[in-house]
Amino acid sequence: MVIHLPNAAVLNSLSPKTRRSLLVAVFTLLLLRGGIASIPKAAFSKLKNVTTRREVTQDELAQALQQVYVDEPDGSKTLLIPSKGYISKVTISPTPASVIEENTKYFPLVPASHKPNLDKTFLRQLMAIMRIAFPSWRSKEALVLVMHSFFLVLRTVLSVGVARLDGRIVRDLVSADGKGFLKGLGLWFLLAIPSTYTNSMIRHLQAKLSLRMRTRLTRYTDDLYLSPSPDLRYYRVALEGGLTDVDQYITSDIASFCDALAGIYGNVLKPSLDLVLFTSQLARSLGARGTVMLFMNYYITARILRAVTPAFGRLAAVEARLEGEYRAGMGRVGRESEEVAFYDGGLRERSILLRAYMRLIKHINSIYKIRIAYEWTEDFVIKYLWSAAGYCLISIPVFWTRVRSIGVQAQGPRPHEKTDNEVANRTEAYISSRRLLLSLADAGGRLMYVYKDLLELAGLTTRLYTLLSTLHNLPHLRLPNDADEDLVALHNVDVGIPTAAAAFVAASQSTSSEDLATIADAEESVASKASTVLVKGLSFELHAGEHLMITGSNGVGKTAVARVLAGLWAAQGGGEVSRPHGKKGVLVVPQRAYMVTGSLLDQIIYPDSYPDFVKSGRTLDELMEILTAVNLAYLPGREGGWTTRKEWRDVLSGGEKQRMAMARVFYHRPKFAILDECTSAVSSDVEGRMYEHAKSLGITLITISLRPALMRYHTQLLTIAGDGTGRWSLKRIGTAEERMDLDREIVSLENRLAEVGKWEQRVEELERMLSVQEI
Ligand SMILES: Nc1ncnc2c1ncn2[C@@H]1O[C@H](COP(=O)(O)OP(=O)(O)OP(=O)(O)O)[C@@H](O)[C@H]1O
Repeated sequence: MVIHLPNAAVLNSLSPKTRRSLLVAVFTLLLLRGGIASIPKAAFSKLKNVTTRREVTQDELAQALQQVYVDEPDGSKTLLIPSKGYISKVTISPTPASVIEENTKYFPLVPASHKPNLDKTFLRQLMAIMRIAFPSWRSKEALVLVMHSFFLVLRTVLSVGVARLDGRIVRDLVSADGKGFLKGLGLWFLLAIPSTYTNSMIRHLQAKLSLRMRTRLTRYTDDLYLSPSPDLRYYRVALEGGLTDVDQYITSDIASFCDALAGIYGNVLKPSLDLVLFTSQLARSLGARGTVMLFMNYYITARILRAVTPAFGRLAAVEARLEGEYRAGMGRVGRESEEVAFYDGGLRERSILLRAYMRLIKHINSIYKIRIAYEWTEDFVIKYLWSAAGYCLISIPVFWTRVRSIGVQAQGPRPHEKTDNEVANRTEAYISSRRLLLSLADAGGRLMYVYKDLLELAGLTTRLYTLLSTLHNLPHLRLPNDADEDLVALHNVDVGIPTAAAAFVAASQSTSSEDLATIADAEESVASKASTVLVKGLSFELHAGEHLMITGSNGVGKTAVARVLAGLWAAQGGGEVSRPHGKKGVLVVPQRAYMVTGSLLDQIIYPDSYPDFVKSGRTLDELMEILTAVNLAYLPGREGGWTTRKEWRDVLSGGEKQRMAMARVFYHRPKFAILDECTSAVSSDVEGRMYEHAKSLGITLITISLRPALMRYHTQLLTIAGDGTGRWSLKRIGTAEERMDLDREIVSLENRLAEVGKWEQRVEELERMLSVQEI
């Protein structure tokens, strides 16, 4: 593209102001052409942390899918993200625990009764969230913000230039100055290029800013939410923090918050700049009287609109909550579709979901209705009242004062223009002022909208703050004592269902932020309220090589004992729990088999990842041996290899999933394995072989089961009474010899039972023979 600049003579004939506008336009155009405009692009490719972008082969893609990430020596991880034939590498460093600890003081709990509004609490909450979303002025977000601000200022400057040029073109038209008119038109096109580019850059940078803040907040929230033992916030947030539908908060509310915040910045800065600049420009032509009237106009408008603005913040928060409930309902049906289908419960589920949807829609509809009145008032005030006021203001210099000079001025009246000069100047003043006033009305309108946007932002801020403050304030769980690696012991432990932490009870009871000093009272009330104790004063010591079976009727607290042993529930009653730590210490296999997203290989090594598997030096042959031990050796062949990725939850049968869970135990080989009814769907011969195999690997078993047939694999029996008293008893299941005798008796009984079919067949034959004789 070739840019023809006006020659020096033409430039000299222009007023200094026109020359300045022209210079801005030309400079911006040069930026566009000269590569400085490519700064954003260069900066963003850096922001993406993309270190490798070359086309890769199918094998490499499959490898990246399997590998997921690479561990870096400094503790960070480089994620491998395959997309459109490329692999992007994104380095992520986990948020250090000290930073989370440090941030806790910025996230005190808010009372449950708090209603979002534009007040001190909103500012405090926003500042706390901004510490995470926008950590410092040296961050990459700051660079995006600076560029965004630059383009916002540039757009305002260009708007003033456009208004003046508009006036000048009409002046030249009225005074029939053809040469001036053509020159004006040329400048008009020149200004159009940076103006339009500026607009698209503003939109682009706003979206970018929102995305960057979203990434920061999502990463931080994920680190906080998916915290490893002993915090386990993802597990405890509902029961102890009272917060449900966390997925809605993390996936949707964070995005809405960032969009709203990035939008507000542009919506506040641009109209505020416009307002200041346009007002100062207009004040020059309106004089003192006009300027005072202009400010009175602003004041009255703000008062009217404030009076008619509904509580948009609270409405937005309720909308997000209802969205979350509806989404959770949908997710539940998707997750449990088979169970629903067996009961043919589609209609019932539909009515439940429809109810949730109708509640949401009713709420959104009511917001729309409220908005009609608000937007009607706003439009009336901003468009019509302001325009009428504008006409009156413009008339001031025309009717009552001498003609003032605004807009693009020529050096002086030219001889042939003398007669038309006054009319032309007045037209120019009118057109420039009118355009400025229209822009002013637009800026004012946007600022008024900002009030509504701010209220909505307050609602979203409260939602996000509630999530972050709940996660930050979950009290630390006390880890069980790290015992000698061959011992699991409980000393005088009460096993009870956890209750909400004292801080949350205080927040739910108090009515204002200051009132939160009642935490001490809440602690007392929590302590005085007897929590449901399922098992009282439980004590036992289990050394490696002994095997414990826990039994008792349904709901007595057998799994609860496993939760305490695993560190999911705190030991109550001042008792002590000791156990070896880590996956190699105690591994729990829960009642419902869990299948992770990923390949067949990932199912066996869970919770380890593929890089952990590679690092451990274990081989696929070993995995095959493990699958053989659980009678699943056919799986890699049937499913198309180790790297096949499927929805394993649906693909594997109930029994196969339970056997896969046992394969995990054999892979990790912990010192102790707690098996919570995890072989209930496995045939008894395979179950027996799996138990024997576990023992041969040196794994000590703690089995929770109601089936006496499993007793033969254990040396101790813990029975929970289940009469509401929390009583329990611990017995030895005979000596090794006694157990051998029992085993032998069981085997002989089973053999005899196996012959029952044959005997029944013989009875049938005999009966048939008898009936033949009767005829
Ligand atoms: N998150 C929870 N919130 C409230 N109550 C709970 C929670 N988890 C368990 N309980 C209650 O604790 C009691 C013991 O539960 P647990 O799962 O330990 O029973 P169980 O003995 O393992 O039963 P089953 O043999 O049926 O598996 C039950 O009455 C259950 O309702």
